[in-house]
Amino acid sequence: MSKINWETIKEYEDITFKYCDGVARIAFNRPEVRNAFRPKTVFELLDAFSIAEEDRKIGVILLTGEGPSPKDGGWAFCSGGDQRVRGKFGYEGSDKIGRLNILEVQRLIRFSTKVVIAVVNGWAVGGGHSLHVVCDMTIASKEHAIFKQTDADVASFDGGFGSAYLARQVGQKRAREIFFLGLNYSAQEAFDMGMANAVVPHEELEEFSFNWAQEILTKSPTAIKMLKFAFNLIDDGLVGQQVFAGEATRLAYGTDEAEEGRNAFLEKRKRDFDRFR
Ligand SMILES: CC(C)(COP(=O)(O)OP(=O)(O)OC[C@H]1O[C@@H](n2cnc3c(N)ncnc32)[C@H](O)[C@@H]1OP(=O)(O)O)[C@@H](O)C(=O)NCCC(=O)NCCSC(=O)CCC(=O)c1ccccc1C(=O)O
Repeated sequence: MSKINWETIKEYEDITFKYCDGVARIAFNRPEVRNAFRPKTVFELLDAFSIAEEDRKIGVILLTGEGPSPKDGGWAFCSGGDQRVRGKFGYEGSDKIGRLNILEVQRLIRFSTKVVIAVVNGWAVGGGHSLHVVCDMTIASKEHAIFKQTDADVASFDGGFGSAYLARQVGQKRAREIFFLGLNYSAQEAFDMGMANAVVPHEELEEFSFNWAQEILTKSPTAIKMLKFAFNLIDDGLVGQQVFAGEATRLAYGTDEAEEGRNAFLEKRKRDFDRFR
């Protein structure tokens, strides 16, 4: 039972979204299907991540799964796309449109100015495995976390972030093994391979993750953000450069030099950058 005083930010059907002391907690809330996501789940995640991104009180986001399952007591972080609603063109909601919109969530996590930590409290499988890979860090339950990449079992393939960043984390050979064999890996094995940052007794998982978040919150938010985007840059190509450069531009806007440029335009006078040389 969590000792953290979480307060609900917004009510949803498929996820929970809570806040405490600078930390947002976003959790899949479909434990009866091991927290598989359907388009509705993903729309709710997109909304919650967007709110968390704009909320200046929030510096760290924990992504996790509610549980255990009321059916059998099983724990899950996320078991990927809900195979029951998979159609020929993606995952279908009541509108019958086929979507792969979890990829938008991956991008929100990757390009978030906040640190996003996967708190893996059970199965992290398929698209759920990809989500933990995309998060900045992963903290795993010693007893219940199991990492497994089943994409190829169900004729799906995350040929984007979920495989490329995984290979960066564990190396090419291990990443291929994880995808090609679809084996189960314990929290300790994930830690040893370099795809988990810490292995924590299940009872302490949330408090431990919250405490890491609190430590991060003591650091300079600008430094953390620029470090995140610097870590991303080399793997993200021109998009990585765009994100990093956007934040650099934002920093430059805070200088007297930038104000001179803006003010000269607004005051319809000749700009004078001489004192900045
Ligand atoms: C997760 C399991 C290994 C757990 O096994 P176990 O503990 O034995 O529990 P079960 O009895 O199997 O499951 C309990 C209950 O949950 C249902 N369930 C579990 N997972 C799903 C699911 N993904 N979809 C629907 N239902 C699920 C299960 O049927 C049981 O229901 P009952 O009614 O009680 O029988 C195991 O459950 C398992 O292997 N699950 C499937 C994992 C899987 O293959 N996931 C999909 C991978 S593909 C994917 O996620 C694509 C995602 C995506 O959108 C994407 C698109 C394009 C590019 C990349 C991606 C991306 O990967 O992100």
